[in-house]
Amino acid sequence: MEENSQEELVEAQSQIWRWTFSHLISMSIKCAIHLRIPDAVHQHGEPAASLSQLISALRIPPSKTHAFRCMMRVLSTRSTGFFSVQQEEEGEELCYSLTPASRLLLRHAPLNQASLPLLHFHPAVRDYCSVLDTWLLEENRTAFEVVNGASFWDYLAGSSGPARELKGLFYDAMVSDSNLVVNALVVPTVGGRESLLFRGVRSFVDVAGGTGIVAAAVAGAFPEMKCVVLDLPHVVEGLPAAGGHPGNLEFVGGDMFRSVPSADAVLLKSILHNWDDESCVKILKCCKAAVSGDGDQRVYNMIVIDMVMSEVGSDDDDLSREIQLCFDLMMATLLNGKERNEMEWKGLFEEAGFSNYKIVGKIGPRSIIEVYP
Ligand SMILES: C[S@@+](CC[C@H](N)C(=O)[O-])C[C@H]1O[C@@H](n2cnc3c(N)ncnc32)[C@H](O)[C@@H]1O
Ligand SMILES: COc1cc(-c2oc3cc(O)cc(O)c3c(=O)c2O)cc(OC)c1OC
Repeated sequence: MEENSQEELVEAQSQIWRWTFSHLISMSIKCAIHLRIPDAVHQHGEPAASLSQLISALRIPPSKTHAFRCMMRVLSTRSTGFFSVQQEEEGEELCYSLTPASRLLLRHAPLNQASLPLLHFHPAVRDYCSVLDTWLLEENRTAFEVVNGASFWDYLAGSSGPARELKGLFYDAMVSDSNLVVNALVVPTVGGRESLLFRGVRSFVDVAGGTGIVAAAVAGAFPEMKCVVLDLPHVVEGLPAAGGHPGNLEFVGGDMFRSVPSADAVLLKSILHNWDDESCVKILKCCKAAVSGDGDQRVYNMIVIDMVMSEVGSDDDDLSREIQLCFDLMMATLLNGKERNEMEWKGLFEEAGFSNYKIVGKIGPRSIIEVYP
């Protein structure tokens, strides 16, 4: 066995500690969201909120002030980065201010991103992580099914209190993500909105488009375009009547494994990573039938927004790759889905009968892929 130096051994021990305690960091984020610590920092933080201001605003009892201070410190390191910490003079109180990450957790932030962490702290999602060892040794079921007795999608369709709560958090998380992505898809220009992806497109279907955030933005930007959101009946039920949607947007309840309404362009955003290869090919074949036109000379296409896994040693930074790997593990354990590298995407498109594809852009760790019938 290879002998390690004392220094290497100590470093290895620290590495084990770091990842053992990482759940305490996640749980501190949950606590910060629930207690609205970012809002308290925001309200008292001109330019920064002192620890005692926060303690009094949040009504932390005296017996917990040390623990609160520890938590604020953990959330303010260079690697967690939820708050930045300053000390005017030595011996003076520490003061905290918001960072871009905690600004996204402010209650009324237009692009609030609190719902994804809250979704993953919900017992039905949180608990599946603790059975990975037994789950890995058995066939077929997802870890989510082992703990909750139903697939993720069937569970979300349920009517129990926890299922309704999880459904709310899941679709809120999808809305918060879509609100961020919309800005990258439909670019504001002087006097209007524009998008190369939608140039010449007369009709558009967002396949499994959830509550319609992306389709509503596209419909609003292009009033002449007929836009449709296809999703499961229980998801789109009541949405058209909810109001506030552009008149050129329609919601259709259906099953993307059976058929997709015909259109010039269809979008699959954060869909294919939920499914195994066989299921993806079925969905893609329905999308191909939808964008195959009627033999005219128009340009039809499908847009896929999902991760293209970077290869080891690629230019992608470590954080991007780590996020991709975590999503891959999450998809494998929660849904039997996966993130894919470029060769895997190419294989799927070919098997579904598409003629070509092009990766046309990136949004954080995800890519925008145009796929041609
Ligand atoms: C990860 S979410 C993505 C939603 C949306 N595209 C977005 O990015 O916000 C996956 C979506 O697939 C929908 N879905 C699952 N099974 C479906 C099916 N058989 N037919 C249509 N939609 C389905 C879910 O209801 C959910 O809205
Ligand atoms: C909210 O921001 C993102 C969400 C997802 C995302 O998250 C999920 C969480 C689940 O518990 C189950 C799921 O099926 C999913 C998704 O399918 C899914 O796409 C993904 C994102 O980027 C890849 C998000 O943006 C950061």
